[in-house]
Amino acid sequence: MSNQTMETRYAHAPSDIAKFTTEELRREFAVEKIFEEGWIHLTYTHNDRLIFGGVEPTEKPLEIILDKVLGVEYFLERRELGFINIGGDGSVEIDGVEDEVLHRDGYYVGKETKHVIFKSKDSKHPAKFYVASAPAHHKYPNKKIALSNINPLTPGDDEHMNKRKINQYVHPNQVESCQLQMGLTSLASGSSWNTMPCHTHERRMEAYFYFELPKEEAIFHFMGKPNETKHLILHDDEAVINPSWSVHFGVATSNYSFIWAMCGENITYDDMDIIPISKLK
Ligand SMILES: O=C(O)C(=O)C[C@H](O)C(=O)CO
Ligand SMILES: [Zn+2]
Repeated sequence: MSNQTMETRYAHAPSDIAKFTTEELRREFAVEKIFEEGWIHLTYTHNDRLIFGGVEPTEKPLEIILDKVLGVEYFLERRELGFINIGGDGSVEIDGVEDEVLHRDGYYVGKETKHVIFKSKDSKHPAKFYVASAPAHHKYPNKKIALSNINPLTPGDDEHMNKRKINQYVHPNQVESCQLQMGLTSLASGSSWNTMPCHTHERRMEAYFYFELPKEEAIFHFMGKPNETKHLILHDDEAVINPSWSVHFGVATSNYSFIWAMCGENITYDDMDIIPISKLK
């Protein structure tokens, strides 16, 4: 059995969070523990049943074991999985077939895959696999997604401090998936606003995982209905759950990167309701 934890987070209505204290808001939406050497840390949100977290193998390979808790025989019996390696070079063994997963490589693993075993090449500089899994009803082929094959979106500019590259990994440009979408956005030096102008997408929930933020810096992540926003202060290697009705955007005291993963009704990345900045409260 792997060293593995999984925490459950339940779903909320906008009115539920109106009077939440900072502590209550963090308990429900912030996820502080993602990566730890030799461990798998997962969060199961009841928002569209996304499971996300970090897998950081050192000497011993790690495999996500989830069966009874999902009411199935094995983790991907009725699910699909995406992951991106943000650590040292590693590899993955998928039903007995091994493939290199270098720094910044991503992967899509389809439904009905029985074993996905994560490995690091150098235990002193472990691979860090950020994983996201959504319920799936069709088996699509497994595929490695190299960063070099992605043509990033490049929104924003220096004047608005929101210049960034959006790399779409699990996206119809790269792979077929049932409902999972996943990508990695990096802010340019001197830029710190992500996802601005911001949006909601009532059709999909989304989790953000912030990383490559210097340890002493902080990110101010905003959530809530556009006219009733609240913020959570996050640090490097921390994540946040954004319900479908919630905006999700942030600004930090430095530039940084984040991985977004979403699932719901469709796999149309652009299906967003953009909120004019003047309407935010
Ligand atoms: O910086 C951005 O803009 C993003 O990366 C936005 C996310 O991809 C997103 O929220 C997609 O719905
Ligand atoms: Zn979004």
